[in-house]
Amino acid sequence: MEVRTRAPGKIILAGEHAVVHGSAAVAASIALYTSVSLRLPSPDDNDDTLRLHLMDVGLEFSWPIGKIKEILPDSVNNIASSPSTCCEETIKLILTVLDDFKIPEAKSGIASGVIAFLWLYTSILGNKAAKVIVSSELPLGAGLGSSAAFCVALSGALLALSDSVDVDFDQEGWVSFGEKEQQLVNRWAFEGEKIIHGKPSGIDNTVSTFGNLIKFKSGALTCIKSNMVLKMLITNTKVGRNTKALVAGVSERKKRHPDTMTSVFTAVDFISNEFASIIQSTSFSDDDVVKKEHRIQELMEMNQGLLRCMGVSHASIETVLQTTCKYDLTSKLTGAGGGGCVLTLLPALLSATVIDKVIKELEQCGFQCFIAEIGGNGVQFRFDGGP
Ligand SMILES: Nc1ncnc2c1ncn2[C@@H]1O[C@H](COP(=O)(O)OP(=O)(O)OP(=O)(O)O)[C@@H](O)[C@H]1O
Ligand SMILES: C[C@@](O)(CCO)CC(=O)[O-]
Ligand SMILES: [Mg+2]
Repeated sequence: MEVRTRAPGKIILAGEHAVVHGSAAVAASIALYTSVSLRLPSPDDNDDTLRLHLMDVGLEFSWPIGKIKEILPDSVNNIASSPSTCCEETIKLILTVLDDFKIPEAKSGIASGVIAFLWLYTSILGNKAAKVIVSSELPLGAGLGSSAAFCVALSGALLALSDSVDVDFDQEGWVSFGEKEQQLVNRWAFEGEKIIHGKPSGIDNTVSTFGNLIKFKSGALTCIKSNMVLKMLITNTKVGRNTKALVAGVSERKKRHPDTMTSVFTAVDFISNEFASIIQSTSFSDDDVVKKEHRIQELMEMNQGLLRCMGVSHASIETVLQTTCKYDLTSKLTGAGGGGCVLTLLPALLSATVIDKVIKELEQCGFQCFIAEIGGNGVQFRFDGGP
């Protein structure tokens, strides 16, 4: 039996980091996916090995299922319909089965993803042999939600083969889960994100699960429908960074400057709410659209300034800002910052010639640019073995 799933990456339009501290944030899925193939051997395969192939980083792992059972026994407490958190002691235990693989230092961040995989796998499906292949269109560690898409696609595949969700094995093509199943996928993915992010807000896995555009605040999701075209240039500075460390750094700064940082988070909350309100409002003329774009640009500029106050900008991000500013365009970092990706709003009336010039100048800085469609589907599955 084999199931395939795919889950989208995301951009955060407003509110990253502040959302961890209770402010609202606005995020959209993007049409770049992480895909998982999960195949359970048939009884006559006589296979007792769990295999994980991470194609994007060129790493393969395999464990005799008995070895996994020793550290993660089939506990009656871990049932697929009740997501549970992997505690620090269990993480240390799981690390012992990673030691044999000597993950290269340059890829050490992958360990948290493998720990998340083993936790989700054994908690949802128990100790069964299987072959799991993960591949992604998303740059890892770049602020586009690769960890969330990884956790959502994994949780979706595992639940699709578990007894906890009803799925139609005969449907052709990519199929979305029902809402109840989406909720369960999202809750398990959040448990995976906790292992990778440390103290995630849940916005990344939520927008990857449900897709489209969402406003998110303190765990509460509001699906929003944009009434304006939001065309964003995404610039990857290619400066690697670690979301867990950046999120922890903002929390440390809040401990040192509690009142100031609280006011920063409150300002971001207002920005996110106004951003959501503007994109949902109706436009009656081109002039209306231009005015809304100007207000969105001002909100992006203010949000970027507040992200600097949180200490998560970076020289490479500032270079993107200065470059796009020369063309009267507004940019802000997206995701955890510290490098990674930057969004630039491309106004509806902006000429293709100017867009080409901006991209050329950014690529001359060594950055990678792309324009991704925003607001697509959330996690989907298929059993038909199609492309
Ligand atoms: N395709 C993948 N294969 C294996 N591990 C992955 C994959 N995608 C993400 N990961 C895991 O997620 C980690 C990157 O997550 P991180 O949160 O630091 O960056 P991000 O999710 O891309 O950015 P942001 O959280 O700011 O949106 C990787 O180090 C790895 O552990
Ligand atoms: C930086 C952050 O706000 C978004 C990361 O994409 C962290 C989180 O919300 O989990
Ligand atoms: Mg992440």
